[in-house]
Amino acid sequence: MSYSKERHIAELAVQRACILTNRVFHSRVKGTVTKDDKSPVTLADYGAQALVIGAVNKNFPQDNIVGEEDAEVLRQKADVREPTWQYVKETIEQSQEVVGEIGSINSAEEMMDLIDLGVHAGGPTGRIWALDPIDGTKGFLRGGQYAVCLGLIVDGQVTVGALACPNLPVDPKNPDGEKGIILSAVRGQGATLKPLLENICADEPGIPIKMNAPASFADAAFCEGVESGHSNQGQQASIAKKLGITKESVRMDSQAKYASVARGDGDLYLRLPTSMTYEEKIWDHAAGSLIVEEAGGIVSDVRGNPLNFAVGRTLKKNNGVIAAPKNLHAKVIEAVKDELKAVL
Ligand SMILES: Nc1ncnc2c1ncn2[C@@H]1O[C@H](COP(=O)(O)O)[C@@H](O)[C@H]1OP(=O)(O)O
Ligand SMILES: [Mg+2]
Ligand SMILES: [Mg+2]
Ligand SMILES: [Mg+2]
Repeated sequence: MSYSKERHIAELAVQRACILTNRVFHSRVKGTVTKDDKSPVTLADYGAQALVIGAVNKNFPQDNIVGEEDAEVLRQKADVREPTWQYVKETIEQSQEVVGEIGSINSAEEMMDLIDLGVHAGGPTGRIWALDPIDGTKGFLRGGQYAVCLGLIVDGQVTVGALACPNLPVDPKNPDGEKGIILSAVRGQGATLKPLLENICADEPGIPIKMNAPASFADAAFCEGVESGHSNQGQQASIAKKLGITKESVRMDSQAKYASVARGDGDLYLRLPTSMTYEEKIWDHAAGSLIVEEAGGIVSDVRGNPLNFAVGRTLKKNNGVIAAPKNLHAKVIEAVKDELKAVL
C-alpha cells in the first residue's frame, strides 16, 4: 500500500490544527487546566484534538484512535467548552478550502464527541491513529517548541507519521527567520519536510530529508528536553561526556527534538527515564520515531530494543528513548547501559 491518502490527510489535519493553536497562543485566554497528573492542558489541546480527529474520522471512519485528551472537562465547564468551540468554529471558517477533504464540525456537542473518539486502548492489530494534539504543552505556553503529532500504527507498527512544528525555523541556519515546518513519512518511503503554510490547500510536495552521519562524537550535537522531570538531564550529560561529545546540548520541548535530529539540525536525541516505572505514551513517539527512522536513523529504548507500539496506549515494554544515526547508535547504547547499570 502507498498510504499516500493517509499521509496527505495527516498533513492537512496537523496543519489545520496549527491555525487554531497559533490563534490561541496569541490570545490572552488559554484556558489552562491542570490534569490529575499535574500536567497542563489548554483549550488549544482540546480544539486541536477535535479538528484532527474530525479529519481522520471523515476519511477513515473504521479506524481506531488513541488521543491524549478527553472531553470530560469540556462537558463539565462551559467556560472551557465555549471558547474552545469558538476557536474550532473560527478555524474551520478560516480553512474552508479544505473542509471538503478534512471535514467540518457543526456544534460544541459534535466537537466533544470527536474528542472522545480518542479513547481506544491501542494494541497489536488493526489500524490505530495515535494523536498528541499539542505535544509540549509547557513549551507551547512559554512560546517555545511544541508539535501537533499524528501517527498511524498498522498491526503494531508505525506506518505513517506527520509532525507539525510551528516554532521550528524553516531554515535552521537562520533561526530568527521564517518559522513553521511539517515533516511526514511513510514506512519504506522516506521522510520529507515542507514549510507550514498559512494557505493549507497549497499542497507542495515535501523535500526529502536525511539525518546527519557525523564521523565521530566529537562532531555530534545532542538534543534533550527542557523539563528536568521528563528526562534525566544529569545522566544525559554524563553519557555525553563518556562519548566525547563536547558541544552543549540543545534543549527543546516536544517531538520537535525528533524533527531537529531527522532534518540534520542535531544528531542524537537522548531521553533517559527519570523513573523506571514511567510509561512513555504512544502519541509522544509514534510520528517522531518513524520520521527519524525514515530519515536514516535508529530509534530504540535505553536497552537498544525497538519501541513496541503494539501493547496499548503506552510503551510499557520500553524505558526511555535513544535516537541516533546508524553509525553511532550501538556506541550510544553501550554508554547508556554503562550509565544505567544499577537499574537495567
Ligand atoms: N515523567 C515523565 N517522563 C517522561 N515524559 C513525561 C513525564 N511526564 C510527562 N511527560 C511527557 O513528556 C512530554 C513532553 O516531553 P518533552 O520534555 O520532551 O517536551 C509530554 O507529552 C509529557 O506528557 P504530558 O502530555 O502528560 O505532559
Ligand atoms: Mg506529549
Ligand atoms: Mg499533549
Ligand atoms: Mg499533555
